[in-house]
Amino acid sequence: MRYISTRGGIEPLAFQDAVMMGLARDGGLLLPQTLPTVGNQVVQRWQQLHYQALAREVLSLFIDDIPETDLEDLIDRSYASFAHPQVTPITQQGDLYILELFHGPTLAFKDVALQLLGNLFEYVLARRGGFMNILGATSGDTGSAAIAGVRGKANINIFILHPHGRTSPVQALQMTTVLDPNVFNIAVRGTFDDAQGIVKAIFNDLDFRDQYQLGAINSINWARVLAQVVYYVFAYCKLSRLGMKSVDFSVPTGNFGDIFAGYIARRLLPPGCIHRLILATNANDILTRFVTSGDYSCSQVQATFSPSMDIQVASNFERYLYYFLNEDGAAVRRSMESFVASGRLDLTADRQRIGQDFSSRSVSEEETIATIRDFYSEHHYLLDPHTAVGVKAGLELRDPGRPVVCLATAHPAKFGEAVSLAIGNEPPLPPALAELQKRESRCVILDAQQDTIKEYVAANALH
Ligand SMILES: N[C@@H](CCOP(=O)(O)O)C(=O)O
Repeated sequence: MRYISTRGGIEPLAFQDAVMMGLARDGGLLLPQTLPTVGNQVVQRWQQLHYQALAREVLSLFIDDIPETDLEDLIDRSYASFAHPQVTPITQQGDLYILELFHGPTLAFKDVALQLLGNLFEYVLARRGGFMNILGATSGDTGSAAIAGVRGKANINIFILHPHGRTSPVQALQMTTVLDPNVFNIAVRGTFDDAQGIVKAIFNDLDFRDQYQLGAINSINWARVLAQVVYYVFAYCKLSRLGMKSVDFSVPTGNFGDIFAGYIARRLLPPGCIHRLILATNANDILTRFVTSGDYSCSQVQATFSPSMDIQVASNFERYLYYFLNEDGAAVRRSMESFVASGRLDLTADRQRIGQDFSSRSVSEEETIATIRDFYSEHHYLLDPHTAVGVKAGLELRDPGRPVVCLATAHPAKFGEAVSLAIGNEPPLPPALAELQKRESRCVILDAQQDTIKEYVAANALH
């Protein structure tokens, strides 16, 4: 399997090179040269597998430069830190299925991919030698999961930018209380979009990138998306084993990485297994406007109860656009350049095609809080605000008779304020979070300026 860029400007790469490259050197995103597919017999076999065994099968379809036993070891070590034996268990609440993705060390779905990515970086560096300085941006959950994946690892430093004061207090503490000498937290005076824009601009300075051997932990890194494909397949296999042959998934969406993993899973499985992906947004509804009208136009980032989704410019949208534009790298490049120049892409003429892959709804702040409250009183099951956005959209957009799996992307205790507004008290803190307030924390606050961030990275980087 070789990897190519959405913008068509690089020679095909092996998987390990793709992981180390992160963002393609032509400014695009990496994708497999061809997408594998499986038939019903394979699905029947997969129905019998536990999570790690299924991960081995799915990942092997996309990775051919890591020996089988090494891959098995990487997977087993990555999921040993999860608190649930099934890694991503699925529960039924009323007539909805909830795919719990928050049993990893930082209690969000990001752990599923970032535990594996941290181990992959270590694996490749151990064989090739050298060092890596990771540079990433977070609106809340990616940061702590990435830090948990590489803290204390040899030959790796990690620099994480988060928008100052715009994550939940628990999310900020999960990052800033990690005091390992290889961890650097930077709160930028700006939004997540500012932080992500700076990270991408720095990656596109190829001299700086090469000098400091920059590595990417955001979902611009293909390995992030790939690891997340597994839980869609896992959930589908579990439900199809119970006789449900066609399901929808409802996905709280910000940077488009998680739902894009669902899109890859949908193309991997036989047609119809994943019927449709329900793309759920908060008030930052650029992606909902794209799905419902073909209008992909940027507006101001709004702060909401679901801060991890407070994003306008969604990184992985470009990967979908690549398939949407019939795998034409030059057309993707033109479209992305035009988007950067004007803040808008007009795909209104193609609305119906988009609707074959996705349906979408934007969920207001009031609806988010009401959904947490109603779900709790009906099922005694507590949703975090991001999951509530997905549940609300799932309930509104589902087809009669077709099961909907809602992705539970984070533990409610990470978002005490929203939960307390909904049910009158904050959820009990799991042990991993209970001690955070008392710990020492470390973070610098910097302006959202590319040069300022570069100076800070250069001063603290491995070289
Ligand atoms: N929602 C994310 C934003 C970064 O997205 P990623 O999937 O590209 O890492 C977060 O919680 O940080």
